Amino acid sequence: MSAFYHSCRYFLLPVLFVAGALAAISFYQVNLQQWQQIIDQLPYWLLTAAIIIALQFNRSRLGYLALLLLGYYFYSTELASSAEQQLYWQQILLGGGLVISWFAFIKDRGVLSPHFFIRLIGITVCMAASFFWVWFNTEYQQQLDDYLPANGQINFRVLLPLYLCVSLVWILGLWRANLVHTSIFISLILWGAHFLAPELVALSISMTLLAALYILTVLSDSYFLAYRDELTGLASRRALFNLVLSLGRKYSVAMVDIDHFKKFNDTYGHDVGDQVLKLVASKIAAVRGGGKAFRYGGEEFTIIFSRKDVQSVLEHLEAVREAVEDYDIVLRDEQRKSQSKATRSKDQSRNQFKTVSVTISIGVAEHENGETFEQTMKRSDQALYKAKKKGRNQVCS
Ligand SMILES: Nc1nc2c(ncn2[C@@H]2O[C@H](COP(=O)(O)OP(=O)(O)OP(=O)(O)O)[C@@H](O)[C@H]2O)c(=O)[nH]1
Repeated sequence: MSAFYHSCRYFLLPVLFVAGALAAISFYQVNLQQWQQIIDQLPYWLLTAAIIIALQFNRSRLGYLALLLLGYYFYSTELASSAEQQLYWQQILLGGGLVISWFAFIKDRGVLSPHFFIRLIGITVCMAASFFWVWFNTEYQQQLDDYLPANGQINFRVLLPLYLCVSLVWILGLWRANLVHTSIFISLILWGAHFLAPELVALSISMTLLAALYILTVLSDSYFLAYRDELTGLASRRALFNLVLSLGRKYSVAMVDIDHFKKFNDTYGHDVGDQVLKLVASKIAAVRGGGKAFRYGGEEFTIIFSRKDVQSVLEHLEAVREAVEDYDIVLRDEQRKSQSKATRSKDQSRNQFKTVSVTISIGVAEHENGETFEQTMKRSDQALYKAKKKGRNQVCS
C-alpha cells in the first residue's frame, strides 16, 4: 500500500467524511429542530457508549477523550452559566487543545495500570500550563505588545500554542496515518471550532459526531486487527474462512508458496525475509481475474476465484508467478543507516545496492460437487506439492 494511498484512506477520507456529515447537518438544520430535545441528549448516550467500547477494546486514548468530552458537555450544558464560560473560554479551549494534542503523541495503555495516573498528571499539567499561559499574556500584555510585531495581538498570542498543536497533529496524521490518530485530529478541529466559530456547529452535534466517530474507529480498527495480516496487509486466514461461508458451488482455490524461503531467511536474515514477504504479497494481491488473496500463514498464500474454473484462472496465476520471478527486489541495507553521508554517497555511486529475486510455486484446484472447502484446498495443496517436485517456479493443477 503506497504512503499516499494510506494517508488518503486513513486520514483524508475520514476527515472528508466528517466534513460532509457536518455540511449535511447544517443543510438540514431546519428539519432537525423538531428533534432538538433528543439531539441534546444524544452526546450523553453516545459518549458513554464510546467510553465503554473504547475501553473494552483497549483504545484507552479514545476512552479518556470521550470521558473528558462528556465531562465538558455536562459542565457547559448543566453546570456553568454562560458568564462563567465566557470568563474562562480561552483557558478551557487551550487546555483542552493541549490535552487532545498530547493524546496524539502517546500510546494506548491499559486503564488499570500506572499509566492511568500518568494520564491524570498529564491532563493536570496541560490545564495548568494553559491557565498560566493565558495569565502571563494578560498580565504582561503591555510589555509583549511593545516587543512583538503588530500581528502579535493578545488573542493570537494566547492561542499560538493551539495553532502549533493543530499543525503538529496534522503533520503527524499525514505521516503516521491511522484511524485513532485521525479521530484525535478531528476532535482537535471540532474543539477549536466550538470556541472560535460556535455558530458553525452546535456543541451537541459535534459531540454526537465525535462519539460516533470514536465508536466507528474502535470497531473498524478491531475488525482490521482480526481480519488483516499485520505484516503484509493482506486479508488473514480468519477472513478466508469467513469468505468461504459465502462461496457458491463454483470456485477455484490456489495455494501459493515462496520457493526455498528457509534458505533465503538463513542467508539474508529474518528481517530481509519479512521485507520480501511483503513485496511478494503485493504482487499476489494484484492478481487479476477476480482473485482474492489471503495470507494463509508463514510464506503460504491462498487465492480464491469465485465462480471460476481452473482453466480460466491459469493465465492469471501464471501472470502472478511471472511478476514475482521478474521482480528484482532492492534490499534496504540496514548498515547504511549507521554509515556517514559521505560513505553512503560513495556506495551509491559504486551502485552497491543489493538486489535479490525469489520465485513462487502455485497449485490450483476447482471445487467439485459434494466436496467441502477443506477438501478442495487439500487438492490444491497436492497440486502445489506437484509444482515443488517438478522443480518449483511453476503453476500446477
Ligand atoms: N521472514 C519470515 N520468515 C517466515 C515467516 N513465516 C514463515 N517463515 C519462514 O519460511 C520458511 C518456510 O520454509 P519451508 O516450509 O521449510 O520451505 P521452503 O524453504 O520455502 O522450501 P520449499 O517450500 O520446499 O520451496 C521457514 O524458514 C520459516 O521460518 C515470516 O513471517 N517471516
